Amino acid sequence: MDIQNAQVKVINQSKHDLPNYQTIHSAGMDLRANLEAPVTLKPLQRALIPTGLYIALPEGHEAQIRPRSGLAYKHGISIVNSPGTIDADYRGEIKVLLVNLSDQDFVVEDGERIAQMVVAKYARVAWQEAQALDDTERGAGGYGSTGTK
Ligand SMILES: O=c1ccn([C@H]2C[C@H](O)[C@@H](COP(=O)(O)OP(=O)(O)OP(=O)(O)O)O2)c(=O)[nH]1
Ligand SMILES: [Mg+2]
Repeated sequence: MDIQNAQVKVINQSKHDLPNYQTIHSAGMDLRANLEAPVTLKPLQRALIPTGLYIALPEGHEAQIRPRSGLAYKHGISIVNSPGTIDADYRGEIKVLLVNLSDQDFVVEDGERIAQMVVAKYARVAWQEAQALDDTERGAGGYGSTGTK
């Protein structure tokens, strides 16, 4: 299936190359920390890590800032507001709100790949207020209503 590349303007004020896709069908591009000095995250500490990147997404697109599973598995590093949302009209620096969920200090180094960015299309809603909603098989069932096996 054809995957179309969205053209995205970017200003790179970081010391590092632009993010890229690591494999041909990667959904996300890894973002690198752009730091003057390493940042130490103590257990349960969080920090807003700059990337030095500024983007202008096309209308109808958002960028999601998601954790990297390797950092999560090996070091308990996640993102507090995961997935972070970069709006199409945001012109500030992309930053990543890392949190250390392990019981050991973690040092974020300059240039380290700390998160991944997935660009996605989204829909916006125009409300149609109603008195009733159409019936479905699920109805109001949720929170495990279909069982576990
Ligand atoms: O991980 C993130 C999340 C957001 N942003 C930037 C881009 C986004 O467009 C803007 C606002 O984000 P959001 O709407 O999630 O934050 P808010 O707390 O609602 O702030 P605002 O009132 O500015 O919308 O902050 C980041 O750089 N990194
Ligand atoms: Mg907001």
